[in-house]
This record gives sequence, structure tokens and C-alpha cells, in this order.
Amino acid sequence: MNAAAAYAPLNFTLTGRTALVTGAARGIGHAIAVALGHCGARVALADLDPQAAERAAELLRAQGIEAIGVGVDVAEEQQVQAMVTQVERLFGGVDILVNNAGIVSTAPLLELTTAEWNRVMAIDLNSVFFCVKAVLPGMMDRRAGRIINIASVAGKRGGGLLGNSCYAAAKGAVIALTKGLAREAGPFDITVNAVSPALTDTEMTSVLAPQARAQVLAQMPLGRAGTPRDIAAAVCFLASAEAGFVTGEIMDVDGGFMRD
Ligand SMILES: NC(=O)C1=CN([C@@H]2O[C@H](COP(=O)(O)OP(=O)(O)OC[C@H]3O[C@@H](n4cnc5c(N)ncnc54)[C@H](O)[C@@H]3O)[C@@H](O)[C@H]2O)C=CC1
Ligand SMILES: CC(C)c1ccc(C(=O)O)c(O)c1O
Repeated sequence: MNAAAAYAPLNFTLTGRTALVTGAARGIGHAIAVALGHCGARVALADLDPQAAERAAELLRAQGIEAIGVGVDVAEEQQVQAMVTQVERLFGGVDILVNNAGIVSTAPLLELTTAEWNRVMAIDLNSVFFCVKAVLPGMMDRRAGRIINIASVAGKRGGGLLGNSCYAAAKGAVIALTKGLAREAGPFDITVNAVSPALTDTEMTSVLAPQARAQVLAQMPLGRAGTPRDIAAAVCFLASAEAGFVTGEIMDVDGGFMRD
């Protein structure tokens, strides 16, 4: 490395980049969209309810961020393709894809219907396949891109603590997919990583019984739940040019939950 490069300040800005965040109307996805926007990216906020997505985008525009809302059911491949086409038309090619949309299931396996199993797999896992399939060709043509999947400690541990083996199976598969895709996309200078949160305060976890919440918190050395902003900060790092040598990584952002 020459002296100029060695002393150049680190640059985490995303100016000129287009980011697509799924499940961005609220919670972790919304915080990620805001944070990427504050780093300079144009942001497409995708969510199931088009009006909620548009309201969320309006909140970003009020902060001076270039943003659009897009309605999509990420479990539907054709809708995902249409979403990417719309984003590309308005904002140009997707440089940063954040696969965040997800649902949780807490039913013990024997109480789970096949329909619920299929719905969790469709939204938490198939969606990642559909979104990647829609953006990857453009990233490969441009020989650049960042794909960041939101996994879960449940996908690493196998769930169980909260009786959610189905959710854990979907997130475990997202982790494996992240590693496999990193190998496939690496030769095109595209990185593929995951952020793996533990208990984070959002609508998803607001339904947790106080006892279950306390049980999880007791295993977190930092002794508090995560905030959506905690997760967004890790995503911004992985989306930046400075993370160009990080791929196939499953980054725990979990208050120490996964420490041995
Ligand atoms: N909150 C937590 O403690 C943790 C969350 N996660 C993961 O983080 C991600 C975000 O979770 P939260 O913000 O907590 O959830 P949330 O329930 O607060 O927000 C999820 C968003 O995804 C959207 N969404 C759901 N199904 C969709 C579909 N079919 N198509 C498009 N959008 C859809 C919802 O409308 C909502 O806006 C999820 O993948 C979740 O599994 C992982 C570990 C911990
Ligand atoms: C992230 C959520 C609240 C969480 C935390 C811990 C486990 C587990 O260890 O079983 C889960 O399954 C979770 O969904």
C-alpha cells in the first residue's frame, strides 16, 4: 500500500449508492433505511402494505433523504421482480440489498400447521432467494454490490429457548445461504454478509411474555435488549466501501448472547 492510501481517512459514506431495504416500514428495517440514508444512499423502502411503505419513505424525505416506498410481498417472486424493476427505473441499479423482512413463529413444532411452516419459510427464507435473484445480475454486470441478510441468533443456536424451531430453521438456512452466496458472488467483487441480532425491541418482540424476555436478557452480558439502531450501525459498516474485504461473515450484534 502506498503512503497516500495508508493515510487516507476511512470513508463510510454511501453517496450515489442505491439501497433497497425490505420490511422497512417499521422496526429494524426502518432504522436500517434511515441509517443508510444518513450515510448518503438513495433508499427504496419495501414493505407488504404500500401505504405504510410510502409513509415510511416520507419520514426519510423529511430528513432530506432521497427515498421511495414500494409495496411488495417478498414471498411472491413476481412481486419481488416487479419491485426491483421499479427501483431500478426510479433510482438506477441496486448497489445495496438488505434482506430484512421477516416474521417469527413461536409455536412448538408439534403445534405448527404445515401452512404456518410454509409461510415462515416463504417470508424468512424464499424471499432472500427471490431478492438476490432479482438484483444479482445487475450487480455482476457492474462488478460491485453489497448484500446483507438479517439472520438471528435463533438461526445459530437452533432456537429452542423460545420454542421457535421453525423460525430457527429458516434463519439457519439464511446463514448457510449467506456463506454460499459469498463464494459465488466474490469473484464479481460483491460481498454477502449477515447481521445476527438477539432480542431487539420492535413490534415483533413486543409480544414476548415478560418471563421469556427476562430469560433471554439474562444470557446477554450487556444486560439490555438491542435497539434497531444497534443493528443499523452494523449494516452501514457492511454496506460501506471500507468493508470490501469482509464476506461470508455472520456478524453477531447481540449484546454478547452468543459468547461461550
Ligand atoms: N426483533 C428481534 O428481536 C429480532 C429480529 N430479527 C429479524 O430482524 C428482521 C426485522 O425484524 P423486526 O423489525 O423486529 O420485525 P417487525 O415485525 O417489527 O418488522 C418487520 C417488517 O417486515 C414487514 N414484512 C413482514 N412480512 C412481509 C412480507 N411478506 N413482505 C414484505 N414485508 C414484510 C412487516 O410489515 C414489517 O414492517 C426480521 O427478519 C427478524 O426475523 C432477528 C433477530 C431478533
Ligand atoms: C431474537 C429472539 C428474541 C430470540 C432470542 C433467543 C432465541 C433462542 O435462543 O432460542 C430465539 O429463538 C429467539 O428468537
